[in-house]
Amino acid sequence: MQTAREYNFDGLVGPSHNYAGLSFGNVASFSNVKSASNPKQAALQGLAKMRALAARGFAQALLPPHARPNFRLLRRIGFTGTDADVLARAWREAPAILACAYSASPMWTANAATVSPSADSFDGRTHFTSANLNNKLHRAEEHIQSTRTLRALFGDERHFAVHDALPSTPAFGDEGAANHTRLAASHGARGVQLFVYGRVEFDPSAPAPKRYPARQTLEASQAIARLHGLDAARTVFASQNPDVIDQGVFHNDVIAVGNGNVLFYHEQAFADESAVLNRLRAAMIGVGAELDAVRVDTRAVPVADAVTSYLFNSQLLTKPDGAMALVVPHECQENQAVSRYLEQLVAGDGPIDELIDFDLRQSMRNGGGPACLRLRVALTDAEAQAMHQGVVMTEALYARLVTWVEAHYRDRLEPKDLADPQLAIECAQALEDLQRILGLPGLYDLS
Ligand SMILES: NCCC[C@H](NC(=O)CCC(=O)O)C(=O)O
Repeated sequence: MQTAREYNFDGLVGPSHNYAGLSFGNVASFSNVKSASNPKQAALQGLAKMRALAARGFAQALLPPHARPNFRLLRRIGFTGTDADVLARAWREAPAILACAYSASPMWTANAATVSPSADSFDGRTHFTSANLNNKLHRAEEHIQSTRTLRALFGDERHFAVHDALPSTPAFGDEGAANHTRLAASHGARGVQLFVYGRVEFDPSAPAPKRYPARQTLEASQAIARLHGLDAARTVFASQNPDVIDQGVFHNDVIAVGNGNVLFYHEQAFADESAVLNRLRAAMIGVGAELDAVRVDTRAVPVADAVTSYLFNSQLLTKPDGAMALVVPHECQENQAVSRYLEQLVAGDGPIDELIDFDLRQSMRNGGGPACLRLRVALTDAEAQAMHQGVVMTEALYARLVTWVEAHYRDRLEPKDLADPQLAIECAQALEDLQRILGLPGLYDLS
C-alpha cells in the first residue's frame, strides 16, 4: 500500500464576489440576494482558513479564480462591440445574465471536479472529471476554465488524467465532489467511492424532489465511475433523500461528509439509510476497512438547523495522531441545537475530538461553507511532487496573496456596481498579477 496525503485545494475568492440570488434551491443565495458583498473580506477569510490549516500541518493548496466577467458568454448571446459596449448593453437589457457572467462561484471548488485517487483507478493514475454544473447558468461554463486549470496543475500524464466535463445536458447534471465521498482505511489505501445523486433521468419512478431542482443525476455519477475506471465492487451509488433537497440541501455535502472510515451524516440524508450503510459496510470489508457511521438524528439537529448552520458542510480532517478534527463555519456556534450537539460530539469517545472554527461569513451568505470551498485530492509523495508547486499554501504565498488582495479588491460590491466598466478592468488586472504570483503564465484564455 502507498502512503498518501489529502491535499485540500481551496478556491481563492475572486474580485467580483457578489450576492445575485442565482441559485434557486440554495436558501442562503436566495435570502441574501442583492445585498452588498465585500470581496476583499471574502478573499481574506478564505486565505485565513488556508493559512491556519497549512500551519497545522495539513496539506493545503489553492485553485485560482476564473476570469470575470465571462465575456465569452456575453458575446455568444449577442452582446457585441467593445468590452464597455457589451457591459453597458447587458446591464440595460439582461442584468440577471450580467450577474451570471460576473459570479465568483468558482470559489466553491468542491464543485470543480470529481476526483478519484490513483489507489482506486484502473490505471494507477489520479483521475479528475470537471463538473458541467449545467443546472445553473452562472456555473455552467466553469468547467472550461476548471479543466484548463486542472491540466495546468496536473499536466503530468504519467500520474494524472483530467477528463472533460460530461455532455452539458440535464441527463448528465454533474456537480462534482459535492456529491461524492471516499471511504478507506487511510488516504493511500484502496477505498470505496460513494456517489450520491438527486434524480434519475431515465427512471421517472425513482425518488426526486418536488420543489427544488436535483442537480446531480445517477447517469452522471455512473459515467464518472466509468471514466475513472473504478471497480464496481468498491463503488456505491446512493439516492439522496428528495425531501431534504426540498428543504435546501442542494448538494449532498450539505448533509453528509466522509473521511477515512468515518461517515458523518444526518439520519435523513439518504432515501434509504440502511441500504446505503449496508452496501458501504460490505464494500469496505473488501478494502480491509470498517465503516464508522456517526449518525446525527433529527431530535438532536433538525434539518433546518443543519441547513442554516452548515454543520455537515464541514471538513473532516485526519490529524497525525489518527483522531479527526471537524472544521466548521462559525454559524455552528451560533445555532443552539448545533453547538450543543458539537459539544457532546467532541467530548464523546467517537473519532472526532476537535473543532476548528472559521469565520467564512462572506461565502456562507451565498451558501458555501468550509467543505464547499475545497476540493480534496489525495496524492502520494511522487504525485505531490509531479503537480505544479506554485499553488501550495505556504507562509510566503499567504503573505503575497494578502498583499495582492489588498491591492486589487474592493471592499463593497452592490448589484449596480456590475454596470461599472472599471470593475471589469480591475478584475483583469488582478488575474494578470495572480498568474505571475502562482507561476502559471497562460492560465487564462483572455483572447
Ligand atoms: N457548494 C456551494 C455552492 C454554492 C453556490 N452558490 C451560488 O452559486 C450563489 C451565487 C449567487 O447567488 O450569487 C451554488 O449554489 O452552487
